[in-house]
Amino acid sequence: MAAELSPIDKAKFVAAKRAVEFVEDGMRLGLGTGSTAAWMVRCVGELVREEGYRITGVPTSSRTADLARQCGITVVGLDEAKWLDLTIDGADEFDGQLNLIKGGGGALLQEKIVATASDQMIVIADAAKEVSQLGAFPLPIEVVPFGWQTTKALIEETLVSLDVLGRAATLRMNGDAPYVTDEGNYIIDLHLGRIGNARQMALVMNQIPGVVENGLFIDICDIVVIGHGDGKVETRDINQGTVEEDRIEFAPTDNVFADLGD
Ligand SMILES: O=C[C@H](O)[C@H](O)[C@H](O)COP(=O)(O)O
Repeated sequence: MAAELSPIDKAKFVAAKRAVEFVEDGMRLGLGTGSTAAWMVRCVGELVREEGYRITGVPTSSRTADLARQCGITVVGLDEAKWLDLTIDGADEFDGQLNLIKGGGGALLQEKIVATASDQMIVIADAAKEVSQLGAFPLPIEVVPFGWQTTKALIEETLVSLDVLGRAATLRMNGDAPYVTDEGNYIIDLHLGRIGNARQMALVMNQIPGVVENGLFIDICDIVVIGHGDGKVETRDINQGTVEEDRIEFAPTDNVFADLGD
């Protein structure tokens, strides 16, 4: 049993544990991607195995699909589920308006489609992900492989026309080869430092031929659950501000580690 977790993993776990309290029996649930979302998938798996919840999960990546099956969750595609009650996902950054940068793990395209097809999106994050202005984390732009260098040049020209401070755009690599997303695309990371007008940036990037999607999630997230390494959790609701602040004692006996083995 993986009883000893680092403070950062405890933070991710308590955020996931609290967010899963929003999950109800019978829900169609969007399952996010990343190390924080993996804790959520494990917690949902525990509800399915221990409480008999009937959950239909729509994963946002092949990695999450594998983990969800391992945890005993029924997995279907979005077109089969059609519309989702709730999506729970991680983020690379969130700001005071609960706008996000996502895609550090390369899953932004499916994540945005799934979150947008949900009645509600809850983001789970450790406290270090909170920023006053988005952009310190490189902004991922998913592009089709065809003509990617031309697309990259167009992106760079667009950044100049927007008068954005930092302008470095780099192709994400996987060793010596370009990183390839689940949809067979490449990712160009924009090292901007800060994004003055995230809404404008999101709209403008998606106008460039060759760009499939960008990692800015504007007006999509409803609630952020923030976990801390000491077990404190805060719930921020876009309509109500901070609605809850308390502590979850990390319980190593919780039966959430099905996929981790002993
Ligand atoms: O593509 C990956 C996703 O957007 C992740 O949710 C995001 O990168 C956060 O991942 P983590 O929870 O591992 O920090």
